[in-house]
Amino acid sequence: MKNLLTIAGSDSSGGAGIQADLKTFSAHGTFGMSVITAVTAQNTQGVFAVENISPDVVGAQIDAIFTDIEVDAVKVGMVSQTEIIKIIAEKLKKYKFKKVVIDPVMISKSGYHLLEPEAKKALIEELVPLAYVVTPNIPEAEELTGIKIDKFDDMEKAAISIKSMGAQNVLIKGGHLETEATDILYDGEKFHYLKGEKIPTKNTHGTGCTLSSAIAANIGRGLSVIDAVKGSKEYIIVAIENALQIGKGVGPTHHFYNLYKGAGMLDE
Ligand SMILES: Nc1ncnc2c1ncn2[C@@H]1O[C@H](COP(=O)(O)OP(=O)(O)O)[C@@H](O)[C@H]1O
Ligand SMILES: Cc1ncc(COP(=O)(O)O)c(N)n1
Repeated sequence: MKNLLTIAGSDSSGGAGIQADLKTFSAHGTFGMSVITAVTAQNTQGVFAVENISPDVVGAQIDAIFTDIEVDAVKVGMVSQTEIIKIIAEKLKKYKFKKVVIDPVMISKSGYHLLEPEAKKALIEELVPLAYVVTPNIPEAEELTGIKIDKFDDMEKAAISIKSMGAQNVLIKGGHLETEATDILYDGEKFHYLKGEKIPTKNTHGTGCTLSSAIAANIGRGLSVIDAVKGSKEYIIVAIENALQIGKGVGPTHHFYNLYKGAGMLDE
């Protein structure tokens, strides 16, 4: 059994954040653990309140896990504040942990600032350099780099810029493109295009969380970055195709163990 850790915010509606991550870990046949950075009051229509967990308690949760249990990969999601970012970076360095997937969550699909604007600097300086893989969507890549993204060429430029911040691999997600959902992985040498058709649905709550957790699970299971990302792309397509029409707004991705045939998981 591989042990996966998510460091992220709780989404009361279960579609994104910690809840999406744990479901994804289970669907990949791994054991999921969580360090909660914030509790959000959220549903398919919006985010209504956020209570950040104190940096001390975030740090204590990380210590509780790393002093007791072997961790195979970590995913970091919503981290609102500079002090929370700093303690996470400090602990990952303390435990010399390298297999870290960072999803630089900034603004929810409903428009709420999950990352406080003044914490962007800490995200760039403290967390991005620790990323084995960093997974910005297009607005996040624009925010991180200052590059306006209209076409693949711009996604490539942003990937180079984010790589220069210290991340080892950069995946720019194309879910916000108009006509297709093609993601680009940059490993410092090559651009790998992960082509995807745009599934006609409004129910995409939690897609980014799901994808980054799937990548972490696959890396924890020992896959190379490119195989981890390819398997996760297959997973997210199935999760979006089966997204649930629950609530009055943007419904969540759905997680199926038995539908997922990516990356040889079911052969084990
Ligand atoms: N409508 C869609 N059809 C197919 N794939 C999608 C769709 N929306 C998002 N994706 C995919 O879901 C993953 C998450 O991307 P994205 O939605 O851009 O992230 P975020 O949730 O961080 O905004 C990417 O692999 C992206 O290509
Ligand atoms: C607690 C939490 N974390 C992350 C997201 C981003 O969600 P998405 O994956 O849809 O961009 C969210 N809405 N809530």
